[in-house]
Amino acid sequence: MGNFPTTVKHCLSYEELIQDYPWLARWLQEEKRALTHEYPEYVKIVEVGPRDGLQNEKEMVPTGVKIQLIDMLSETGLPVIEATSFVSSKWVPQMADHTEVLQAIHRSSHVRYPVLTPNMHGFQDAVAAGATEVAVFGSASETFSRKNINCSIDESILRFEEVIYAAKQQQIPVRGYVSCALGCPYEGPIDPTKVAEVVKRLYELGCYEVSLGDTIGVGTPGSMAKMLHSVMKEVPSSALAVHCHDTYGQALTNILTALQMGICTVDSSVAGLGGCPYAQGASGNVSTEDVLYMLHGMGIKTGVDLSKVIEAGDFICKALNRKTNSKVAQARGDYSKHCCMKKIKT
Ligand SMILES: CC(C)(COP(=O)([O-])OP(=O)([O-])OC[C@H]1O[C@@H](n2cnc3c(N)ncnc32)[C@H](O)[C@@H]1OP(=O)([O-])[O-])[C@@H](O)C(=O)NCCC(=O)NCCSC(=O)C[C@@](C)(O)CC(=O)[O-]
Repeated sequence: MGNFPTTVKHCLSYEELIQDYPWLARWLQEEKRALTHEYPEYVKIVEVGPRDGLQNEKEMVPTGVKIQLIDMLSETGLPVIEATSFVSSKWVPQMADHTEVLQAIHRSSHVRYPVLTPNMHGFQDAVAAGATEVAVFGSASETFSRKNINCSIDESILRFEEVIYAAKQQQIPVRGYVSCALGCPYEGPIDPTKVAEVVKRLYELGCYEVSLGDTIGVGTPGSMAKMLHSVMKEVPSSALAVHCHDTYGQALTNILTALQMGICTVDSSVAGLGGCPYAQGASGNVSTEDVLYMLHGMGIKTGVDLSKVIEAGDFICKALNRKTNSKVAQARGDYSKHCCMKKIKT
């Protein structure tokens, strides 16, 4: 309560303060959680590998490989798998097969399959292809907004308003993203109040959840905490997610910080695939395998089978002729090789 003048603190009872400042109760709850390091019992994992993970691949990934990857991930217990994006194929050629992918996957009744839709054009195509959940994606950086979706932040909000309105009419849930929440490849550090402002606008328009993107993976626990403090004054933690790229190796520790502050939804990508085509130098997302290993080790439930995610990671890495970025998958691979060697020796 350091920001309250002593006279105010002495004049008002706790109950009166809570009544006059409803956000204060939430803030105090979150502060208490952060100080006592209470972690959530359950964390929802949003798997973004098939979209964020693959969108930056230079060589076209065969549509059948994308479909098989999603089908394998659907068997792991993941509650949400972002399947593809309905963006311009001139901008992101890798996602041009969005309709084929969405129509061919075997949808599990336990899994939701959101797709990215930057505007009405994308939304209409997505609905025609059978999308039942969509995501709009904005930015806290003006320059990144222009580079990524070719419009200013204000213009993007107008486009999203249209999409969200149309989605509401058809009872289609809309997720939101705010990129550059911890830094921009063009503008550098971004003021947390700017992030909070864009998140609030998306939430008020009707996004049920807003994911905070550390697009270029420059955040640290310090900047994550500062940004979340600012955002959580405007939007409840239950409606927020974190989306961390691991460029500087800070993703897991940033996620831990977010969990301590009450965030219960984490985006991640199988095998740590990924990168944004309009954020040079951004490496992959934090790997789903590493997030699961950390959460399960802390006794936090996810409902996801780590071994099956490792299998899906192995499949996509073989298809891309690439080594996994997941430390856990690498360690498991080394461990089983080591065991095989021992078996051969004995
Ligand atoms: C938003 C646009 C389309 C604007 O692109 P634009 O060129 O400004 O669009 P326009 O409205 O001027 O239209 C130009 C042409 O594109 C067509 N068009 C218009 N809309 C669509 C559409 N939806 N799908 C297919 N085609 C479309 C439209 O019909 C027209 O076709 P033409 O008449 O020339 O033949 C473009 O900038 C774009 O597609 N950008 C997407 C960029 C992208 O996908 N970036 C990666 C995802 S964001 C990300 O990775 C970050 C995130 C989410 O993971 C979180 C984080 O890490 O921070």
